[in-house]
Amino acid sequence: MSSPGPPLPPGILVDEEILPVYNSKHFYPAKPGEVLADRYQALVKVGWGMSSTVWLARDLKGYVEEPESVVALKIVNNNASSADHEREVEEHISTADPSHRGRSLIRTLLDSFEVKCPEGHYLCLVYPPMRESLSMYQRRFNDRKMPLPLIKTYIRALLTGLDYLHKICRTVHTDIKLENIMVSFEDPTVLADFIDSQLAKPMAFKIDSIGRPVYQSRNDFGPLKSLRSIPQLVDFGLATRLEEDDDWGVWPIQPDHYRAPEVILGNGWQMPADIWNLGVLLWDMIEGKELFLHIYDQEGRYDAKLHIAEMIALLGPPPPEVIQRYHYMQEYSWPKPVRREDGRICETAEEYFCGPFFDEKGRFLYEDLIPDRKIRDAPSSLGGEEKESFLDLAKEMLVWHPDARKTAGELAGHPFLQPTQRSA
Ligand SMILES: Nc1ncnc2c1ncn2[C@@H]1O[C@H](COP(=O)(O)OP(=O)(O)OP(=O)(O)O)[C@@H](O)[C@H]1O
Repeated sequence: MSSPGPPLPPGILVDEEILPVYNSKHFYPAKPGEVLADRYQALVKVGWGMSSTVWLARDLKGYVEEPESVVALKIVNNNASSADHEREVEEHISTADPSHRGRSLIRTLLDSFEVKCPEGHYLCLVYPPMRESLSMYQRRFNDRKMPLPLIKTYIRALLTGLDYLHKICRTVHTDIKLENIMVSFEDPTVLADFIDSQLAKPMAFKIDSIGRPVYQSRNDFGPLKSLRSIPQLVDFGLATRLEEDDDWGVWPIQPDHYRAPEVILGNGWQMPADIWNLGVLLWDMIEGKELFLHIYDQEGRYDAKLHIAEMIALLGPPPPEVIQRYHYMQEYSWPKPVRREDGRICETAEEYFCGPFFDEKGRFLYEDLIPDRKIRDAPSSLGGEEKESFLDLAKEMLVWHPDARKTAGELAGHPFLQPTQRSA
């Protein structure tokens, strides 16, 4: 390994140090050059999250006979409770039916092991290295707009992956967002060149107040050489397995913006919640902006009644069966209470999302909050037949009643997503 990079002044916050709740001891103090599990040599830190740092590492096994192989190591914090769950779900996904077309569109682990240091045990999840998240990838295009044929290919791929996840693995992702879709390297030279350049110019780092080194991550793999990257759905830390048809999730899931109505109303959710989620994400992918515009109050807090009001504006009111189920479930208490971000402990969806939302006659209680918006006006970058076909797809995903949403497998065959035939 080359010599260490420039030390940073202790006063500067580096990467994970900016987290609102941060404890240095929870993060493993990895260093470039260090060999973990007698097999993986850490090279460059490429990312960090609430509960991990991610490093590119050289896989030393078979190094002598085979070309160099590089992996991504997610070194999970010693206090992260979801890591074992993430590993279990991903092991299930890897093995459920490896011959299914959708299997390769879901990123799962290659290996896992534990490292120890005086502060505790840290689980390491080993993955194939990926170029970047879809949110970073989009920024490589003007106005964050990827070419439409490419977006269609990506949506079709994600639906094929979801078809596998839902039908074969009986698993709901529950957290589909641009950051949880990663794209592969379009060409192996991109990764090889990156590693060479990083080794020539080592990462800056600091030693924090407890003596732990904190390295500054680098994850810009440079301009695209081609559009041959493939998307994969990642991060199964919050995924839920629902083995039987009558297994339901009841607790709050999904990022605010992508939350399905049955989650807010406490009606119980299954795989169709992911379909709603992806339906909302179509706007981020095609328009480069979000579908729902008015879901936060003046203090910037998520407000579920504003969210439902906007759903009503875009889709019309919910059908009677959805409201009946809402009334039926209104008093249902969760098996375990759930803590909201503001610290309040809640026992029902109604408490968590600050209902009620509908009266006994099924009327929405906040009609004055319904904005003047229609779904037809929302996709501003498409016109003519393309727009009609897109809206037709979106309307098969953004449906109030989860049972009336099409499945991922059905949606993958939608005409909007098919490659356009060029006449000879
Ligand atoms: N396989 C990979 N190849 C390259 N980079 C990766 C890979 N996996 C993750 N990363 C990078 O590391 C970052 C953190 O990873 P990840 O989101 O899995 O961590 P996390 O601790 O679960 O984050 P959070 O809990 O905040 O969502 C990602 O944003 C990405 O930039």
